[in-house]
Formats: sequence, structure tokens, C-alpha cells
Amino acid sequence: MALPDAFIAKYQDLLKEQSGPFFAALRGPVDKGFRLNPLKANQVPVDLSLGQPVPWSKNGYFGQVDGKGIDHTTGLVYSQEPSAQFVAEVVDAQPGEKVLDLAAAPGGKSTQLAGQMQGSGLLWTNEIFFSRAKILSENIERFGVSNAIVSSSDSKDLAKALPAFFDRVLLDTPCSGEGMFRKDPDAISYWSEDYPKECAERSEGILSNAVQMVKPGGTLVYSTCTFAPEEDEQTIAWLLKNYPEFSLVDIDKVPGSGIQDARPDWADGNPDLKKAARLWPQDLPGEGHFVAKLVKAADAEPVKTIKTQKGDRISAEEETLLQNFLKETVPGLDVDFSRLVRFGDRVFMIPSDCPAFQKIKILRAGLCLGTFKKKRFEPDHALALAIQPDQAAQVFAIDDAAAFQAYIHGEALNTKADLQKGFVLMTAGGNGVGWAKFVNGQLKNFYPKGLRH
Ligand SMILES: C[S@@+](CC[C@H](N)C(=O)[O-])C[C@H]1O[C@@H](n2cnc3c(N)ncnc32)[C@H](O)[C@@H]1O
Repeated sequence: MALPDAFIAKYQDLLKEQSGPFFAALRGPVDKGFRLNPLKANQVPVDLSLGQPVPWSKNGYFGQVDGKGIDHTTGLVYSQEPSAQFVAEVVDAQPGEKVLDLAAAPGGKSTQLAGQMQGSGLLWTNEIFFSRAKILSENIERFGVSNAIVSSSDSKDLAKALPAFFDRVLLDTPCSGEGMFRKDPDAISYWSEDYPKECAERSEGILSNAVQMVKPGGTLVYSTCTFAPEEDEQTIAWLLKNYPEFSLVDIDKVPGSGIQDARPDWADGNPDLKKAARLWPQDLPGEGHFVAKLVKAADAEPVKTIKTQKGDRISAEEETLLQNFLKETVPGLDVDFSRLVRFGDRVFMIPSDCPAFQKIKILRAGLCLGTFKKKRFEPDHALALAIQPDQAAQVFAIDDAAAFQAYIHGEALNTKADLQKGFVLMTAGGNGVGWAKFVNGQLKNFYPKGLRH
């Protein structure tokens, strides 16, 4: 891989004797990793080994995910390079909190935050570009996340709608991506000497919206996958100067892991900048990251009341249909009827304390239970991935590779299993993969057409 001359000169100057090992690491092999999904019932992968844990990531392992395999399809694993897994560990979202991931696609950090929150509280996950927000939404679904709002909005509009609302805000900012150089050689072609400065200006703009959404006493985490001081220490120095209600807090750098302090001398010399973390590819197996954690003063501003989301009402007849469906199909699911919101024919259980959506473009609002059809209710694919198999009335375990391939290809399966007419949760490797409808000895395939392969 040919690194740009200006890049080499810059890091020779910054890193001195460490620049040699740094360039060697950038030219070396890519480190692959994945995270296990704590939201899934069965924690034992079918086609991956848990032999090599990532030291700084609670559910992280080294290894390469097969994007078409059982573990990926059921959402038991999320493929994510190891150093990126540190960011959500620093956020440390708690069940019951309100958490925002502001630049979230494709969803690596959001799915990790969702695992920490255990389905409780509100995870608002946003991506400005709609096509990328759709991928984010699919990943949230596959991971079985039931308490996420997925939106596609500019940070300026979100800040207007949700001032001082969140306990934790993560900005994993769009950056110059120097940490992606060996994984994605295209990242080199975008790079120029001025690019980090341009990206830093964009990040300052997004940060000025992000800070407004942190509630007093709340936490802001800022991260990049670049090494450029302009986008890392210098951006945090800018933030501290312009928003004095924020201060840096220590990050546990996991002794022995290779995670380093950030470099005050690469910004304005403020010794507090040391508290931020740098993950360098010459020090640990990973592509590289920068992470800073800040808190907003508890007396920064008065807390505002934000209206909660109200939905279209479900008629008495529809409520009976839904109640019957739940009893027959997912008797173990605890449904809070006060949180049900109807969008068109689809019914969602929105997260608790969900703010009004106002003019924000929403792609997913909590857990989609299913759709009203004429005189019946049909379960949503999201429900199959969010429930545990023991919550379903009927389960059919797909127990061999050929049957799994046939199912995700969209084929019906014949079976002599003792099943009642109706919806059946299909499982693979002990976790839900989709729905089928049992009729006359055949499992009719309900795996979504757009996901079949
Ligand atoms: C580093 S990536 C996020 C990766 C994600 N957190 C993950 O772990 O999967 C940054 C994201 O910011 C988005 N983005 C680009 N310009 C933006 C802007 N002006 N405001 C907010 N987000 C932006 C990009 O489309 C990209 O998806």
C-alpha cells in the first residue's frame, strides 16, 4: 500500500521513532473482529470461535464473520474491527437511560450500546444519509433491538427537537478515516494534506449541535477513526474553549492493552487532554481510534419538558385481534399497551418516555409487532429477531445447513412436526431467524423477500 508522501512526512514529524512501527502496522494485515450480542438467548455461535477475546471489549472477539452464516443472520454477532469496539465501552450506556448515537450508520456502536441497555430506556440512533440510515435500521432489526428510534436527520434539526434531553450522546464523527487506510485503500484516495482540517470543521459544526442535546450532568463521547491531531486533540481543545460547561473525564485505558493517553502537546497543551484515549495500530491489534469523554456541568441549564409521542388509536376490534395474536403466537411477550403506536397498518411498541417525533424523519420506532391485515394480524420480521424462543408459542428449530439455506432462500419446508395451524418462530443455532406459517404439514416461508439470498 502506497501512503501519500505528505502523510509520511507529517507522522514522521509527530511520532518520531514510533513512525516506523506505525507505517509498518498500516502496511500489515487487517485485524478482524466481532461482538457477541448479549440480547440473544443462545450465546454459543455456530460458525465462530470465542477463543480470542478483545481485551478492551466486553463481548468482543477476534475472528472473521461470514455475512451469510447463521451467526450473522440471526443477529448473534456483529462484525466490527477491534479498536472500534472501545468507543461504546467508553460510552457505557445503562439500562433505563436516554442515549443518542448521532452519526450511527451502519450501526456498530449503536448495536453495542443496545446490548448495554438490555432493552430498557431509549436508544435514539441517527444517520444523516437516508440510504445509510436504511442499513442502520436493518442492523438494528437483525440485532433484535426493541428500544431504538432510528432517524435520518441533520444534527441541527435533532438539536432543535431534543434540547438537553439525553443522558449520553455519542458522536462517532465523519472523519478523514486514516485508521481505515489498510482496510479500505479508497480512504487513501480521499486524503490530502488539507482534508483533516476540512473534516475537523465539519465535526465542530456537528459537535455544536451535539452539545445542546446533552442534559445537565450528562455525558458526551466524541470519537474518530483517524490519527490527525486536527480532528482529535485539537477538536476537543476547541470544544473545551467554546463550551466551558463541558470537562474531560478519565477513561479506563485497560492496563496492558496498549491503549494510550492522548497528546496535549499536539493541541494547546491543556494537560486534561491526556484523559482522552488513542488506539494506535502499532500498539494493539486494531485499525486505530481516538476517544474523548466529557461531562456537562449539572447546573448548565434548566431541564426542559419535551412532549411524548402519541400515536393513532387502535380500535376495540383491532385490539381484540392483537390480543388474540399475542396469546396464540407470542404468549411470553410482555406488551405495554400504553406504548403501542400505529403507523398506517403497522403497530409499534415505542420505547418508554419516547419524545414526540415532530418533523424528524423516522425509519423505526421501537419494536414493530406486526401489521393489521383483513381480520388478522401478521407478525413483523423484527419481532422474530427481538423475542427469545421461549416467548413464542410454537418454535421450529432448523437443524441443518441445507434447511437453513432453503429457509433464507424463501422456500417452504415440509415437516411432520407436531404443530398447530398458525405462526411458528423459526430458529437457527438457538436464536430466532424469522417466521413461518404452519398449514397442512407445510411451513410457509415468511422470511422477508428483501433479505432472501
Ligand atoms: C464514522 S461513521 C459512523 C460509524 C458508526 N458509528 C458505526 O460504528 O457503525 C460517521 C457517519 O457520519 C455520517 N455523516 C456524514 N456527514 C455527516 C454530517 N454532516 N452530520 C452527521 N453525520 C454525518 C456518515 O454518513 C457516517 O455514516
